[in-house]
Order: sequence, then C-alpha cells, then structure tokens
Amino acid sequence: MPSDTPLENAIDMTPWKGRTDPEPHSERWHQKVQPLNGSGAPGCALLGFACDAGVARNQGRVGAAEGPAALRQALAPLAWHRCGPAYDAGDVRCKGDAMEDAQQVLADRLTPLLDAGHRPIVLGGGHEIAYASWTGLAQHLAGRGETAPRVGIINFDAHFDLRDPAHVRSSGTPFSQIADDSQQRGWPFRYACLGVSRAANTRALFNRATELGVLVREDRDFDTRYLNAIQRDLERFIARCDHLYLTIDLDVLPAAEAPGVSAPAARGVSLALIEPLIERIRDSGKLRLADLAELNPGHDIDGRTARVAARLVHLLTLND
Ligand SMILES: N=CN[C@@H](CCC(=O)O)C(=O)O
Ligand SMILES: [Mn+2]
Ligand SMILES: [Mn+2]
Repeated sequence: MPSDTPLENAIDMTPWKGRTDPEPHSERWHQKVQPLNGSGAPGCALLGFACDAGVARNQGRVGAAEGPAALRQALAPLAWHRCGPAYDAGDVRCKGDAMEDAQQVLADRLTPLLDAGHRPIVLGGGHEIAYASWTGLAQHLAGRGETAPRVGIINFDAHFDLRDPAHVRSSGTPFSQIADDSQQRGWPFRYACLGVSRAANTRALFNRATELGVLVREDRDFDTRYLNAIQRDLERFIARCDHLYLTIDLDVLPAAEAPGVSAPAARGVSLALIEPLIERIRDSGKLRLADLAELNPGHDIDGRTARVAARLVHLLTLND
C-alpha cells in the first residue's frame, strides 16, 4: 500500500492511552502501537471489525460492534514484553445489515497485510468475522499461487457455527461457508472446534461436524486429566496443516470469566486451560492470522471480557 494513501490519517489513535511509568523498561502497549502506514517492518497488525449484523441475523444480543474499541482500551495499559512492532490498522465498520459487504472489505484489508508479512489479529465483532478472516487468508494464499494449501482452522468456541447458510448467513454460519468455499476451491477443509457445549448445539450441528470430519472436543473434555490427550490431538491436527487460522469466540469461556458476549456459557472452559493450547498454536510457526469474536461491552461486567480478550492478544503476540 503506498504511504501517501489517507489510511494513516483515518486511523484513530486516541484509544492508545494510559499510565506512563518513569522507570526504564516500563513500556505499555499504548506507548508502542503505531498507526499502520504501509512502510513498517512486519509485525502484529490489529484490525477491528465493528459489526453487529451477524449476531442480529442469528437472533443474538447485539453490541459486538463496540468490541474493537473496548478491546483496544483494555489492551492499551497492558505491559509491553515484545520485540517486534505492533500496528493499529484501523477498523472496518459494517453499515446496517450489509454484512457481506463488510466481510469482503475486511478480507480485502487483510490480504495486503498478509502479503506484507504482518501477522494480523482481528478484533470482533460477531463470529461472522471468521468468514471474512478466512477470505482474506484464502485470497493471500491463492495470490501466492498455492493450489491446495492445507489450512487448519482452530476455533475455541462453545458453538460449532456450522449452521446451514442456505437459510440465512450469520454469526452462526461462518464455518459452513468456509467448508463450501474450500470445496469450490478444491482445498481441504480442516476444522477443529474446541470447547463445544453439547447442550448448546443441536444434533443437526453435531451431525454436520461429523460429516465434515471436524476435530471436536467438548467443554466437559477439558479436564486436567485429559488435557495432555487434547494437546496431543491438537499436535496431530497441526502437523497435518501448512497454515493455521486461529479464531477465539469468547463465549467458550465460563460466563463468570466472559459475561460480555451474546451467548454466555453455562459451563465453559477456563482461560487457564485454554492458554497452554493457544501458546502451542502461537509457537507452531504456522499461525498466519487470528481473531477474537463476540466481545459485547454492553453486557460486560467491570470490563472482564475485554480484559480477557486483551490478555489473549497479549499472549498471542509474546513470541516476536
Ligand atoms: N456465533 C454464535 N453462534 C451460536 C449462538 C447461539 C445462541 O445464540 O444461543 C449459534 O449460532 O449456535
Ligand atoms: Mn460461540
Ligand atoms: Mn462462535
């Protein structure tokens, strides 16, 4: 992207503020994040997806459009432990119900970031973000001439989000849409859904997951006795992929840890159990892109969910 585009001016840097300590080595995120101007060294690039349309179409509790702002606000004061640069690439905002348009705009913003070697982290927004993230990554890989890339999608979520998009496309359909798109491209569909609640997904969705060969681990499987087995299953999944796309639906967490979502989890999987798996994915050398979905500040309590989301961004970016 040429540096004379108006993009830099369009990026609102006002969320990046917080306490400043006088001692050396006391930096925080708000002191380090730079507006993306197209000329910086590859680094972590934060891109917001301010969109409620998918959740509204899925009959959920709207408010995820305010997620990116809340997440930046929670990330700004966190301690900086990184070496590489971090950029704010601005927001894509969905107008009304124009979900498909917003998804394509987001994808078209992601592709050049990936082409430039950045590791984007997309801040949602409802889980319709996943179809946009996927499209951005697919455009990047196709542009590089990859004919049948083995892309692994790892979704931490209480829900499969494998609803039939023939009825309505929404925050509940992105992985069915990705499966269809993969089939059209002649690419394998490799999907791991970790933290699924049996009570919150119908038999039809479990059946679709089986038909699509999804690696499924339910919330109740996340017990300290079985964690090593889940880690091994994940290792095997990663070994069968060339590229990874990580998507974290914050409703995978217990409602007490993440109340600020459309569909809080009655049980959920604790952050303490998820973090080691995320570190493994981060350190695989295959992670190209990540997003965080469903943060809804209107239903948050004391910024808990935003803080968890910010900690996850922090964790995801600790290795460069
Ligand atoms: N992205 C959200 N997906 C869930 C929502 C469930 C609910 O609202 O209860 C789903 O469609 O299954
Ligand atoms: Mn969910
Ligand atoms: Mn979801």
